[in-house]
Amino acid sequence: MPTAVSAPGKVLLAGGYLVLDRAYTGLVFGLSARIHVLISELETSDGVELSEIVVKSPQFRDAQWNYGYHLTGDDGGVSVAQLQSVSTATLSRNPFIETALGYALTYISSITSTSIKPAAVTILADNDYYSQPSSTTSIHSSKFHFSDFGVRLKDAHKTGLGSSAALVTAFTGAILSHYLPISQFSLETEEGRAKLHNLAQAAHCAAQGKVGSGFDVAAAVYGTCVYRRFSPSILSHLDAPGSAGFSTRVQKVALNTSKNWNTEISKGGVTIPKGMSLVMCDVDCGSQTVSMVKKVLEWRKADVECSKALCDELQIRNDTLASTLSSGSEEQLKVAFEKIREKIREMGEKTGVPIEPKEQTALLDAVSGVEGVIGGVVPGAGGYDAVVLLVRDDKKTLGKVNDFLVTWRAEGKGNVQLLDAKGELEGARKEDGKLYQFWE
Ligand SMILES: Nc1ncnc2c1ncn2[C@@H]1O[C@H](COP(=O)(O)OP(=O)(O)O)[C@@H](O)[C@H]1O
Ligand SMILES: C[C@@](O)(CCOP(=O)(O)OP(=O)(O)O)CC(=O)O
Repeated sequence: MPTAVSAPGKVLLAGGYLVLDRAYTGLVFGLSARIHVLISELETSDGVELSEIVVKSPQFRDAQWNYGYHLTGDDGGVSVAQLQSVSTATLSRNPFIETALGYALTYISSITSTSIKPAAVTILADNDYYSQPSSTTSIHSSKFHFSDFGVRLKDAHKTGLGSSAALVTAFTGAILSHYLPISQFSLETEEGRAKLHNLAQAAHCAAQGKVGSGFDVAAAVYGTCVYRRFSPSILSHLDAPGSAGFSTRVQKVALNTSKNWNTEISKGGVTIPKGMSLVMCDVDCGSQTVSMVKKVLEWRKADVECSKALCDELQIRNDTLASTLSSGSEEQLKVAFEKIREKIREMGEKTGVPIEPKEQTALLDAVSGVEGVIGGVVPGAGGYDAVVLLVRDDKKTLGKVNDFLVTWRAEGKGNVQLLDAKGELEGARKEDGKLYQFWE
């Protein structure tokens, strides 16, 4: 049986931009849309053992990456190099996989002396991560239905659920679970989850080439939580795999002492109210998060006092939403969403960033009038990517939201689709390898 680990996608319901600053927090929800990573020992012929790890993502074309690995000198850890899989193919890199592999193997080699055996890794992503082409074939196992998207990964259209964070987290969790005995790594323990968080944050930041707030990796590891970010300086001296001392630095970064990490995760601080569900609508348009973040940060620097006052007030309103989700009425929730949206629009005006653009204001106002819809916001960085709604969790309400969106599209007001993904509390978890038998 393969070792299998899955990790959820995310939606930042409240705290976009604020969460970049440790003075504030983000209200992040894990989603039912997960990325699964399966690992089996790689069979080698005639007892020849090459140090090779083969990774494939069979829902996409040309999505196989073969890696050779070796322990470097000078405490440089395990260095990973991509191998040519087919001589005619051009080498397509996958920085998230390559980096996560290098970090995880380095960590493993830093705490055990057992040899790292060749392995085959399969990545399976919930269909909601990518817009569905009109005709997809589905590949089934006893439990899951994963679409075959029929295109290369770079041509797939992402829906913004945080695929790279879920991938790096599930991948790191699967590699650690596969190679380490339970006494050295377990997803079931607080210590194990913290290790996974630390390594996944480090690898995700390195692969992205920037240190964001990390709320997406936190959601992938811990699921729904109130998140206060780590100080970026924690990850600033890691350097590249293979560099002298990298192994010791990675081992230290994985350790969860208050000296190392100051991330704060509160699982008790937020929940999904009973009888309600958090649903995602994909807006087929898209925004550039990076340039939006840049502009908002410029405003924070240029207008320190006024921006602080606005952010402080928004944080208070976000906290009110969190506590109302735990113990409030529908009416109080409605008001809590409205109050947050008011401040978000104000931030949009002050910064010139379309955080809740007028098209999204129109959509949220109209859909909030549908019976059973309690409220909604433009999540994360805002813009044209998505809206998230809190609705009564019954078929009638979802049917009404769907009908509403059919009309919205027919009237040419925007290509908005309800996704299957829903808010879920649980984070990364070990899965039963038997459930993926079709794939093996
Ligand atoms: N199913 C998958 N299989 C392999 N790699 C994936 C998969 N999904 C995402 N990735 C990796 O993550 C990258 C997308 O990351 P990014 O652009 O940051 O998007 P997101 O906002 O969804 O995290 C892809 O280019 C690829 O490297
Ligand atoms: C602005 C932010 O605080 C939130 C962005 O949230 P999104 O969910 O919009 O993020 P992407 O998936 O990376 O586009 C930046 C951050 O926290 O890193």
